[in-house]
Formats: sequence, structure tokens, C-alpha cells
Amino acid sequence: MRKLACVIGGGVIGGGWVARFALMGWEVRVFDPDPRAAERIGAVVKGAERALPMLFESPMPKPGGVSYHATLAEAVQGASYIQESVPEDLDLKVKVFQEVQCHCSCDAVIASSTSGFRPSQLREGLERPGQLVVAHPFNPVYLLPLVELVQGANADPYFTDKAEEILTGIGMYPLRIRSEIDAHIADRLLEAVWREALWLVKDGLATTQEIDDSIRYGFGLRWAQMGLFETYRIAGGEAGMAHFLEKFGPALKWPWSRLTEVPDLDADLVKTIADQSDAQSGNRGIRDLERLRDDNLVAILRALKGQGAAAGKLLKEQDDRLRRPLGDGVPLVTVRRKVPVDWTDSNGHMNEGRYGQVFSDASEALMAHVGADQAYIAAGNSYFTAETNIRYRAETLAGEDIVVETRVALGAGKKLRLLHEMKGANGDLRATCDQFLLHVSLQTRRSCPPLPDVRQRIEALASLHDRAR
Ligand SMILES: NC(=O)C1=CN([C@@H]2O[C@H](COP(=O)(O)OP(=O)(O)OC[C@H]3O[C@@H](n4cnc5c(N)ncnc54)[C@H](O)[C@@H]3O)[C@@H](O)[C@H]2O)C=CC1
Ligand SMILES: C[N+](C)(C)CC(=O)CC(=O)[O-]
Repeated sequence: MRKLACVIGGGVIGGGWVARFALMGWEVRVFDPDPRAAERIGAVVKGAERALPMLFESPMPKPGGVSYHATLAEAVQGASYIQESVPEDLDLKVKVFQEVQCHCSCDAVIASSTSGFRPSQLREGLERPGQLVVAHPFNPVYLLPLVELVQGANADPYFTDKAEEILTGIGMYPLRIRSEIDAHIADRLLEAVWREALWLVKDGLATTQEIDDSIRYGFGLRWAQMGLFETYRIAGGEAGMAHFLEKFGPALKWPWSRLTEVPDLDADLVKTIADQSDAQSGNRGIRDLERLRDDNLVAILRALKGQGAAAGKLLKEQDDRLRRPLGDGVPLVTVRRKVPVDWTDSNGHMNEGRYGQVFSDASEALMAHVGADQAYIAAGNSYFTAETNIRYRAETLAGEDIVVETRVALGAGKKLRLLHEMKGANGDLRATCDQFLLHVSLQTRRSCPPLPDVRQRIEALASLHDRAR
């Protein structure tokens, strides 16, 4: 399948889709009648280019090109996936889908970013209603994996399955919503919290900052890794969920919530909220806030990745999908990645310990390349590092692209000596590492010669790298 996506509507959400598809190697065609759309999307893509690759240890694919088209008919040509992200207006969306179907391939997935409409509403008057699904993302689309995938009645599961496969391939977590309902699942939950928050401000009970603090210092942290039900199960103690419901069930009937009413967004309430929000965050521009949000999300997601928990598990799976064989260049490129924010220290640059990690990753990649991979290790053979000598030549900042080039300087029997050079995007040297490893048996924990295949491949690399010196 040709990896060609079309994004219709290039605002906040459309821009995020463009960035995610393009950075995951898809060519993207955009249609948006607003002449400022390309500039807006450019700014979103720039932020995404810094943030998204920080999530992965594997190299990103070559980014796909982004092209802008004067007509919708031209933009959808040849696309296998079409994502609509025009404003939340049912008539407008239906009109867009009707036009899309006049020009797109009958095999293409047509997906809507709608926050609240049901697929059956969007399919009104469509010639091929089954071709449309809802794929509701979360802002920023290029970092947050969740996408609510709604098929609804009268759909063709072929398109839902295809959408699921494509969205998974670009690193997202498609959550299939079993029955179509207004606002799907997540927006219903968000809406409940949002309404309650608006009442708290309107009634003068809390400021915008106090409400944000009540979330980010407390339950927001719990939600990011366990959600609602698993968290409350623990709150029930040894007796679990049933006991939690027994303990806190009666409170549901007390007037703890104003959810059944909606506050009027009259001029007074809008001014109160806008003034409080200005006082809270008005000293920072939107781009600054976006960068702060993205860096924090990257750090949180990477922490979850370390634990293999929640969205972090998905990142590990995407790393596996992105991993490619090393190739046979001389020297070998053993690491190609972006420096993530959580690797920097109080000097504002990549911490010295992380250089050790990068070179360790380089050795591990080389080991896998010569056949000393996870299966080889599981069978009881491995290499241990006996000595590492790192020279720091220039500082490296978060968001920078780095590569490590590795030469086998010695591959004789159980001895392996690797010379690594870490370079920046322009080939400028950042650090070198001279590393001596010994082959070991994991049963005896003593050194021993490698198995013949690994030994041969190491010797071949050593002689190739020696000749190329
Ligand atoms: N902003 C958010 O937090 C989220 C929004 N959504 C949904 O995504 C959709 C888009 O929302 P936003 O990006 O926030 O809106 P937006 O207002 O930022 O962007 C809409 C874009 O559509 C363009 N547009 C208008 N008419 C068009 C047409 N006929 N053809 C092509 N482009 C057209 C506009 O020029 C604009 O660039 C909505 O359905 C919204 O509910 C979904 C998740 C989150
Ligand atoms: C406010 N909103 C309904 C458009 C929000 C969403 O749809 C999802 C999000 O990113 O919060």
C-alpha cells in the first residue's frame, strides 16, 4: 500500500495529524482554503520534529513530504487514508465527505476527527456510508497516542480494520468504541470535569490556577498511568472495588456535583476565566506553552516507557516496529536518534552518564548485528564490558540528532575492542569511546571464546574496518 495520507482542514488538529503521518514516513497532502494554513501547519510540524522522535530509541523513518493543494479533489487523489479535521459543524463536515467521495479511491479510509458527532450523523447522504469512520484524536496529535475509533451501525468493518492497522502503524492507540454515542468515551469524561470546573470558577469557589493545581499535583498523575477504575480499586484496600463502592457510594447521592446543570458562558464568566487564565499563564506565548507541554509529555511518556506501563508499553512496541538492521557501511552506524529532554542535567546539556548509555546502546546494536542478540544471550553467552574510556569533545543539547559510528578495532577470540564516535547532525564530533569487552559464559560467569558464527562475523568486521582505516 502506498503510504499517502490526505488531511482536510489544517488547524490545531489537522496540523497535528500532518506532523504525525509525515514523521512516521507518510507522504501527506493537505487541503485547507485558508491561505495561512501552510504557515500554521509548519509551526506545528516544527514542534513535532523536536518532540516526537524523543520518544523513541530506534531511528525514525525518513519523513514523508507535505504538499498543499488548491482543491479538495486534487488533495484526495491516490490517498489510502483521508483524515478530515474541519471545524465541528455537522453540515460542513457532511458536505466535505460528499465531495471527498466524488474524488477519492473507493478503497480509501475516510476518517473524521469529530469530538462529538456520531458516525451515523456524518454518513447522512453519503453514497458509500460504510467507508467513513470516526477517528477522534487528542491534542497534541503527534504525541498523545489515543485515538477513539468509532464504527457505528451500517459500517463496513473492512474500513475500521484498515484504519486500526494504519493508526497503529503511526504509533497510535486506536481504542475501538463499541457503540456510537455523542462525544464517544473520553470527551464525555473530559466534558464532565470541564463543566464542574466552570461552575467552580463561576461560583467564585476556585481560580483557574487552583483547579489546574488540584489536577496536576494529584489525580492527573494517577490517571496517566492507571486511569480511574484501577486507581479506585486500590483505594478500596484489600477488599478491593466492591468495598470502595460500599465506602464511597453514598456520597454519589450527596450534592457533590453540579453536573446536571450547565453554566451560561455569559460575558462576565468569560471575562473572569480569561482574566484568571491571563494572570496564570499570560507571561508565556502559545509556542512557549506548547514546548513546555510537549517536553513534559515526553518526559512523562518516557518514564512510563521505562516501566513498560500504560502508554509507555505502546512506545516500546513502536520502537520494535521502527528498528531496522544496521546495514553494512564502514564504519557501522550503530545509533541514530534524538537526544530526549530527560537526558539533560542542570547544566542544560546531555548528562555525562547518558554518553555511557549511548555507547552501551551502540555496543548492544553491534552485538545484535554479529549475532550476539537476545536469543544468543538467552542461550547463555554474552559480552561483558571490561573497560570504557569516554572523551567528551563538545556538548549536546536536548532535541539534537546524534549518530554513533562504530569500528571493530580488535576481534580476536574472547577479546573485542570497539571504537565509537558520537557525532551531531552535521558530522561534528561530540564524544569518542574506546571500549574493551570480553566474551563470557553466563553459566560460569567467566570469559570464554564466542560461538563460531559470532566469532567469524566479528573477525570479518575487524579485518574490514582495519582495511578501511
Ligand atoms: N482542538 C482540539 O482540542 C480538538 C479538536 N478536535 C476536532 O477536530 C476538528 C478540527 O478542530 P480544530 O483543529 O481545533 O479546528 P481549527 O479551527 O483549529 O481548524 C479547522 C481548520 O479547518 C479549515 N477549514 C474550514 N473549512 C474547511 C473546508 N471546507 N475544507 C478544508 N478545510 C477547512 C480552517 O481553515 C482551519 O484551518 C473538529 O471537529 C474538532 O472537534 C478533536 C480533538 C481535539
Ligand atoms: C475540547 N475538545 C472537545 C475539542 C477536546 C477534544 O476533542 C479532545 C482533546 O484533545 O482534549
